[in-house]
Amino acid sequence: SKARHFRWEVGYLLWSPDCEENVAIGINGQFPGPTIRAKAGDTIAVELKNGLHTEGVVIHWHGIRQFGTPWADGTASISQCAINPEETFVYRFKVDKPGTYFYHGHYGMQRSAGLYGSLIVDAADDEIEPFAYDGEINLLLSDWYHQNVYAQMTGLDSKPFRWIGEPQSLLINGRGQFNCSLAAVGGANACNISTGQCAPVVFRVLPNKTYRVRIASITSLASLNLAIGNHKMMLVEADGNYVKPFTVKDMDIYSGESYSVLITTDQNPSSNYWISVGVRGRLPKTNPALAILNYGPNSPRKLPSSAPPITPTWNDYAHSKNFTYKILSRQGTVKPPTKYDRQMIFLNTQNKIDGHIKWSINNISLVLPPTPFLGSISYGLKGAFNAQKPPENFPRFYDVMKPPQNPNTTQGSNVYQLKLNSTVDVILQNANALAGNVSEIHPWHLHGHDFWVLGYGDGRFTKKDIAKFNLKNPPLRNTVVIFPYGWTALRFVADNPGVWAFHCHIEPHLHMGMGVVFSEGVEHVRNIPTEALGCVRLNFGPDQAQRITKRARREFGSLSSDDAGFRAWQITGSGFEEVDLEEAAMRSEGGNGDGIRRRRQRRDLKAATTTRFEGGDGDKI
Ligand SMILES: O=C1O[C@H]([C@@H](O)CO)C(O)=C1O
Repeated sequence: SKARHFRWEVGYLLWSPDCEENVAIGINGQFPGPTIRAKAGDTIAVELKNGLHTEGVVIHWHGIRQFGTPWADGTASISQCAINPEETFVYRFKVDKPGTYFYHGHYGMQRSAGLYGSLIVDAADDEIEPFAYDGEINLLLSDWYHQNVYAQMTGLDSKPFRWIGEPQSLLINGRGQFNCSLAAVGGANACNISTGQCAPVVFRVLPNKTYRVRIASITSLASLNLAIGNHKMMLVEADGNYVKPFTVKDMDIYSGESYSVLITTDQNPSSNYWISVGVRGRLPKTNPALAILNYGPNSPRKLPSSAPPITPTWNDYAHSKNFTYKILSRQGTVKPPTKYDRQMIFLNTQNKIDGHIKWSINNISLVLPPTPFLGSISYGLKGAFNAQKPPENFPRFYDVMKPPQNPNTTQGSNVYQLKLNSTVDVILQNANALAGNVSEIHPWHLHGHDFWVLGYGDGRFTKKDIAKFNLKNPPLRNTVVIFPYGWTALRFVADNPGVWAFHCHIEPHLHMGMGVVFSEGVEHVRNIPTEALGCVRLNFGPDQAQRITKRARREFGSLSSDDAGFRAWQITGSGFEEVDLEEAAMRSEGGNGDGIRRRRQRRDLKAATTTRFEGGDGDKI
């Protein structure tokens, strides 16, 4: 295994993903960001510089479980503080499992602004994949809005609520064509490709070969369906786990999911073929995205002889369920424990706070605290988030088939604390939204784990459904969908010390509070890099610190040197978080004999006041 090192700078770009110029967030001047390709067992180190002028940034490595490195999960306010402009943070983590992954921003709605890219992990040299192929095609699917994400967030927060609406374009590998069709040649709806940034994507293949097509969806909102003209697809991988192979003509992909399919180029070799991606689950107002499967030696410009495949009707949920229910694990996949230690039922509702529209889980709409959970839980910092235990069920009288009788909800940053190594079942229960006869699709994504999908059902989940759980070959995934008015049951083992987000992967829904936070075994997390603990950055050396301490003594009188030191931080104007951390550490010292850990923490804190570090080099990992 290798260490793979990357130097990235995140920045704003003027870019034309769908032939219309807008501002996008890119990496090293590129949109989408560079593809990371590694082998299972490798260590990835991304030295990430924030080149956004006035806002923080983080990057989440979607599908990577971050065993032993929970601070590298890249979730603002959960695993770390957002990286300040001009600062650098090093994400160093191991990719332990081959599969199709991706990375994306996880702060505000930066993902929707274009901060994303592919992360592909090949099997290790001594690993054999359970299928063979001659070549690879990589499809990173996304949707694109012309309105910038600041306007989108403002609308979502406003009263009256302003919904972001449907995307203007769908993108394949960051390229689409707004309001036109590549398939319409010369006619009224033909595309006028103004820049290479929106040029059609062409995949060159040779006849009579097998290709692995990797497909990942990073959409802000859209649920997608993909089909390749004349070609059947054999599903072999989902979210970095092998599945029991089956063949389809078209497939759904929800935001946060990834798949691999095998195709054989056994069609008429004198033609090229369309790859078509359309919207499902919401009344589509967006043209399908098209790419060309170019059979060599045909010209890539030769238009396919048959029309692009047509996306199934948006609300044909029977078709979607038929596909989703077929996804089962491949033989040899690790099986779930047969019993759960704890079962939680999460009711998903759309509701209101003071007239603002929110999404809630058991009537709590998630708001993230300023101090990241990983640091505040690790240091026993009181008051950093809502300490109350969040609810694990919802009232019997709640009718999931109707709009909420009382739409008022509450806000919170409560944490579900899980016993380390316990088996946790979560039943995601969908319900009717605020408007009558509306229930929407929500793809839920779990950080830090894969989970087994034990079953799905329509209507309200009941105890009787437990008996029907699939314990034989449930698929292992990190993202799973709940269908309108339905429920989805999943099981995971809380075996990864850290603090992990679990949320709807629809970007505006997460912004509106649709998520929860799990913590497990945080007391076992060692060596959290200081810059991930609190939101303070020190960039002065020990002698400078001493000078400031002296000044503090003058101004605050006779303080102990410790106190003076911490007041000194206040003088520099950047120390408030750390003041709280230190106080919390002192308070928790108490007399209960559990002092060693706290002394270590205090030592770490002290080290942070005196040693020089500028935004952190991550070497402490
Ligand atoms: O969160 C959402 O808000 C709108 C609608 O429900 C209210 O305008 C919509 O379609 C969502 O998915």
